[in-house]
Amino acid sequence: MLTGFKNAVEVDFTLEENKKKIEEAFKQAHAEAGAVYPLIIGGKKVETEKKIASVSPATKEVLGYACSCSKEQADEAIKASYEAFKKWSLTSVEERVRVLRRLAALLIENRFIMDAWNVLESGKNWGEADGELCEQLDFINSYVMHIQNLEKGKELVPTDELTKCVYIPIGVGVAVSPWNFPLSLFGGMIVSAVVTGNTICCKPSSDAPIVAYKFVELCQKAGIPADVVSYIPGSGSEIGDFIVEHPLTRFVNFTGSKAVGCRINEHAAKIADGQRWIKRVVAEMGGKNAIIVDSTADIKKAANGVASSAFTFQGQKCSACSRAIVLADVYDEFVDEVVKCAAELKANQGSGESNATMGPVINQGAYNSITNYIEIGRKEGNVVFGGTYSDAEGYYIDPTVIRDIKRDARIANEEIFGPVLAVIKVDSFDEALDVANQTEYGLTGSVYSETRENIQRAKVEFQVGNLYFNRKSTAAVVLQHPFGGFNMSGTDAKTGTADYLTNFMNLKSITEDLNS
Ligand SMILES: NC(=O)c1ccc[n+]([C@@H]2O[C@H](COP(=O)([O-])OP(=O)(O)OC[C@H]3O[C@@H](n4cnc5c(N)ncnc54)[C@H](O)[C@@H]3O)[C@@H](O)[C@H]2O)c1
Ligand SMILES: N[C@@H](CCC=O)C(=O)O
Repeated sequence: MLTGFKNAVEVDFTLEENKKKIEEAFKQAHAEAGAVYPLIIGGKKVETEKKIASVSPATKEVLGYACSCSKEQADEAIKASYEAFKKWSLTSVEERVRVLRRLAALLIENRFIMDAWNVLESGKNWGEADGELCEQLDFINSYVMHIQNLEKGKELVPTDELTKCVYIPIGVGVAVSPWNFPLSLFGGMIVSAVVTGNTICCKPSSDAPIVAYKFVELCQKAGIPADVVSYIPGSGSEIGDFIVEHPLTRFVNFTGSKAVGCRINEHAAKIADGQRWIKRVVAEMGGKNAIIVDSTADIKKAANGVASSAFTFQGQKCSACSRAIVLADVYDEFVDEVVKCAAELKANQGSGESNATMGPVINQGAYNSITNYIEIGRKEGNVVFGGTYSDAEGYYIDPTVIRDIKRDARIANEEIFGPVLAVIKVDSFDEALDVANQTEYGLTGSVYSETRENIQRAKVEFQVGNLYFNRKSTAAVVLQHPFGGFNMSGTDAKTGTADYLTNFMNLKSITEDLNS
């Protein structure tokens, strides 16, 4: 039963008072520019010589410096979490719920400054940042609700023995998060661990360590004991394998690319000396998401949905559409419409801080990779919009539409993670489904159609974790559209659900013979 749960509501930034509040928050964040954010190891703040510069993708200015965790410090953090687990795992669900409710309240109190840091670090606009904050509130509130149900344990068949089957915490988790949802993906990993009675060492992405630090600070203020959540930013290549392979690590919660997710899965499977369990791995990875547009679709609506899915937040959502698969008889009309939508978005391009609809991509590496894909796409098809870019001030790439892409083209199969749309022509709905399912991924997908039969077929045959009809493929809402992918998109651990929490718990079956 989901009674008592309500999704959080986004701030209305058209209201002058809210606009003023976020502008004030930007001033506050800029006044902190250049600050150093220490590691937090077992509750202790630790400054390091080596630093990670958090750089604004919009302006290339340094926003601040996170300390960079070494292997020795990571070892200390995992050992401290192991000690903290002995106490936190015995804490009542009631107490865990109490501090997490307090955390939700603090997040609301600090919403504008958290939004501002998110905008500055990730390059998203105000609405996208506040939408993410709402998702984080929803994660907290949903996990709090689920744990109170899970606490009751499994319902069993009555016998003359005294029986129960209860969920118990499992140990120290390692959280490895990406930069694109630096609050809700990072924070969701923390909250799911804490609510289930586990402790967690979290390694945020080096591209957005400040939002993560601010969230850990709120966790402490809320009353989560300081040694329950350790904050250990660091380079994946330096400490990634180490924290995954550590014998005291009990589970790894990862979100990021396929390459890193697969590597983590492999390394977590090795049994280290002294390790006493099989590690659990939750890995949510990339996508090459498709939207099918059939001949009966409302083409204007489809073009709007595709453009929004492909270009908002610069195509840097794992759920973003990067393939439009369009039936031949509406292909030209669709391309014309999607180009109009792209032109409107381009006209409103600028920094996240200015609240432009489209902003910069995250860093030089992403810029180089995306623009390289644009050049590949130029050879594989015809660029009908965009294809232009500049990294003179920040990392700006125009929304790019490439038509006449064949199904085996590189840009039809590889994740680009940028504002580039490949438009593929097909002759039948059969072929559309076949092309949609041809990649190794299976995260999100959508179909625009007014034909019942096609909709019904796609419900069965389109193999993705999140399937939508006549709407965009992005913006899943907690407990309305449980989120997670199939195949190389991940382990399909649907965030926000009670099932998700059971990844981080054991079920203990306890039986007492009353006749002895
Ligand atoms: N499925 C989802 O829910 C979801 C959500 C958001 C992003 N993503 C995916 O994330 C990717 C973009 O994010 P990114 O660029 O931050 O991804 P990434 O895989 O490059 O990095 C993710 C995290 O892994 C760390 N890391 C790197 N090497 C490591 C190693 N050997 N061991 C342990 N950790 C290591 C990084 O430092 C970072 O914190 C895209 O592929 C996107 O589709 C997926
Ligand atoms: N859950 C988000 C995507 C998260 C990944 O980047 C969506 O549904 O758009």
